[in-house]
Amino acid sequence: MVVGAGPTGLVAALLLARRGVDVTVLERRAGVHALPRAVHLDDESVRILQAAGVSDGFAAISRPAAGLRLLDARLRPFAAFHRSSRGVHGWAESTLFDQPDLEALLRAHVAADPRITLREGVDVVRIDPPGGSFSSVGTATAEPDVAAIGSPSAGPGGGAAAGGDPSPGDSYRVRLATGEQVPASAVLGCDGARSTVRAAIGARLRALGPSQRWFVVDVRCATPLPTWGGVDQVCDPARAATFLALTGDRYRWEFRMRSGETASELAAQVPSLITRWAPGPVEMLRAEEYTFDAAVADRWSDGRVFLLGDAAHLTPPFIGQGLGAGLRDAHNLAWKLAAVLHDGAPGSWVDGYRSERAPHATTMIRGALRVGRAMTGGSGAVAALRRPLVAGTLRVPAVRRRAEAGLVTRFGPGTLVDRRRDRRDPVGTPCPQPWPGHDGLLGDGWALLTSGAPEQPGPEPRETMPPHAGLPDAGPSDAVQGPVPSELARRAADLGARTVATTDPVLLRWLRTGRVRAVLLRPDRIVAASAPV
Ligand SMILES: O=C(O)CCc1cccc(O)c1
Repeated sequence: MVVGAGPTGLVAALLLARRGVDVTVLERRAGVHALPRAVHLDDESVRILQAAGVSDGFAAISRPAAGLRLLDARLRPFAAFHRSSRGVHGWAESTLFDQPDLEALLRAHVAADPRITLREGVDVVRIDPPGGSFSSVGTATAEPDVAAIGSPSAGPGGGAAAGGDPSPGDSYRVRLATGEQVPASAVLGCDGARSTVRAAIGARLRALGPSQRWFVVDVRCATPLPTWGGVDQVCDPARAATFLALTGDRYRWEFRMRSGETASELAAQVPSLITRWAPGPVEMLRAEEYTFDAAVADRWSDGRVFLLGDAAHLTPPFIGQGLGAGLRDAHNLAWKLAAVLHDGAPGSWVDGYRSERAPHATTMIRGALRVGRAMTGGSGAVAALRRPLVAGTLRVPAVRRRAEAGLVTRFGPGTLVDRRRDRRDPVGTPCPQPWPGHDGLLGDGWALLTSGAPEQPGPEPRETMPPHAGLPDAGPSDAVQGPVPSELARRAADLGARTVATTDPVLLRWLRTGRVRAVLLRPDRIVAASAPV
């Protein structure tokens, strides 16, 4: 059972259904949500859309973006982070789109999937677990949970353990406002910032930074506006702003609201605020106040009830990672849950969901807060210093490479991650996807990837750098061929892994850099174990 039909809930439903699980999605509203929300995904997130079977459709409603620029108050760029058109996950490192288009696409795929039932206009009011109560009982209400931010609670590294360990046959009962009770073997709370499911399991959001009020303006403009193809952040403490061209003739601005300023005051100022970019006529699509929060839930699950997306974490938009975090949750959980519910895998497989996802989500939120502070913090004097300081720092090649590489997913040791101590070991990181669709060669399940060809060493273009970029290349003399150790081979066989001997130069180089001759890949393409050379 998925509660919430936003992109995270719909992608979770599609991923589960592809693994043979029947899913009901319950949604309070009817139809696609028209408010201004996510506009950006990175390459790892688009790879997840690929896993959900919607990447071709997504390509038709999105466009690759050039990157992120920082501008001063006079709109003069002083730093730029360029994004490649082919990242380590096989897709453009930065993609822009309009969320209602994405939701319409996902809904079309959901409607075509016989395993998924979408019920709209239904209100979940309560969840009864098989044992009678959750480990920390909460009341399911639609109160604005953000008000609870700042209350004392365990951090993302702490929190209560998942309560109980219901067997897959046990049933939760999801109670609707109508009195109807819907049985469910698991519940995925994808019901947003004011999550009813979060309240039901007694979890709370913990603030990582202050809320900020912004004013979001979406327009259509018949005359193309001049843009560099990426996102512009105006680092002006007096009126911080974001500007980007979405797709087609659609553009977005976000303006930070000053203390005491009202949405209607800002609405009246829109023409003068956007005239520096759009001097001619525009068609106004939306102009709304939006509060950005930075928070993470103290608990992410209880038994087989899980929190995903905004129900588990709220990310300020400054690095475009909010929706991607929700998709990562769905991808991390769906294959494990399907294995437990459908294929008889041990219940412990889902235990690592929070420990794998929470540190990553928290780091992203802190990164967004840092960029937000760079855009909006300080006085005029600080803003004047920011320009030479940031530009100078980014001239150091190692700093620039690090800033442009973004956050690399790297899970610690756990039930499904056999981390060794070698820093180069790719275990816990995603296997690169050399080109869109390559994951299909590995199948939907576990895979044992080995070297299938003599290596072709040589310089690689930037877009084929491995995800742990920055580590020195092991060099062409390090052989990655050889027999797969029997223990790894046995584990792979037990898991029904497909063996793939790759001849792809990107993957061969990645194996070589990690000093491994075989890797066991989880269905989400994270390296679970490796055989060192
Ligand atoms: O990091 C990038 O390349 C873009 C980040 C981004 C995307 C969308 C909105 C935003 O404020 C930042």
